[in-house]
Amino acid sequence: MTARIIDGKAAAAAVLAEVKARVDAFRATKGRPPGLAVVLVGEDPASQVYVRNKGREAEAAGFRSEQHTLPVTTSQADLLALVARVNADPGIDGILVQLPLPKDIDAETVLTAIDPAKDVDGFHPVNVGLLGSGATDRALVPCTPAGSMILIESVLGPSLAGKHAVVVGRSNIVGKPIAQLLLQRDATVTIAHSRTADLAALCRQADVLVAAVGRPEMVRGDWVKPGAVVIDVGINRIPAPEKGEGKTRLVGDVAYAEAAAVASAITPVPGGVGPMTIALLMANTVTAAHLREGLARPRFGA
Ligand SMILES: Nc1nc(=O)c2c([nH]1)NC[C@@H]1CN(c3ccc(C(=O)N[C@@H](CCC(=O)O)C(=O)O)cc3)C=[N+]21
Repeated sequence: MTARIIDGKAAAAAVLAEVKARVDAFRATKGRPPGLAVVLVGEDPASQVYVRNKGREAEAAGFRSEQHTLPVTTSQADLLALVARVNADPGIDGILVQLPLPKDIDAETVLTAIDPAKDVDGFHPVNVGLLGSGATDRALVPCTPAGSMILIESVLGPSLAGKHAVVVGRSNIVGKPIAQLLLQRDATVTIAHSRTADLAALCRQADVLVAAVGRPEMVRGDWVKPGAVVIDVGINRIPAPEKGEGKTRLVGDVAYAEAAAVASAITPVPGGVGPMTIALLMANTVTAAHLREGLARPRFGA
C-alpha cells in the first residue's frame, strides 16, 4: 500500500477561510475585530519564525494583532505584569505566551495567570479541566491537538468508535490533550511513552497512530499496522549534509518513507500538522472572541 498524503496546508487554508468569514461577521456585529496578543521572551530563532508567522496569519485574517517581544533577561514579575495588562485589555480576545520560556521563569505560573477566557493555547488549568470533563462547548482546546483531529476526521470521519488510537508522547501540550479528543470521538485510547514496554508492538496495534515525542524518525515503518492512519506531530530540525555544509532539514517523529509504504494515510513534515497549529490558533481566537461577547460558539473544520 502507498499511503494517501494528508495535506495539512490545504486543510489549514480551508480553516483560515472559515476564520476570515467569521471575522467579517464578528466585526459587522460588534464593530471591532477579534484581537490576538502574542508574547515572546528571548530571541530563540525558531520561536521568532513561529511568532512572525502567527502575526502574519492574524493580520491576513483581519484581526487586531499585537506582538510583545521581551528580552531574555525579563523577570517573571515583569512578564506577569504584561499578562495582567493584556488580560485587562477589552480589545484582546486571545493571548499566547510562546514556549519555551527562559529557565528562570516558571511557565506554569505564567500560563495560570492568563485569563482562561483568552487562553487560545488551551494550556490554563481551567481549560485543561474543561477538556478533560468533556465540556467542549466552553473549553478552549490546544491548537495542535485540535488541528490533528481535523486531519484525522478528514480521513476517517467524525466517529472513531471501534478504533484503537495509540498516542506516543504524554506532554501537556500535545499527548494528553490529543488523547482526550480521541476519547471524545469514541476511540479506544492508549497513551504510550518512553517507559512503555515494547513500544513497537504496541504501535503495531494502532488504527490511528499519533507520534508526539520529539525524537526524529523514531517511529519506524515496521511499527505501523498496515492501513493505519499516521499523524506525525514532530518537528525536528536535523543536519542535512547532502544539501551542503551546515544545512538542515525538517523531519517528523516518524520515518516517513517507511511508514508511508504501510499506512493508508499519513501527514508529512513539513506540510502536515504544523500549518494546522497556526490555523487553529486563529480559529481559537475567533472562538474566544465569540464566547467573550456572548455569541454562539463557531465550529471549524466540521
Ligand atoms: N505557546 C505556544 N504555543 C504554540 O503553539 C507553540 C509554542 N508555544 N512554541 C513552539 C511550538 C511550535 N509551533 C509550531 C507551529 C507551526 C509550525 C509550522 O507551521 N510548521 C511548518 C514548517 C515551518 C518551518 O519550515 O519551520 C510545517 O510543519 O509545515 C511549527 C511549529 C507552535 N508552538
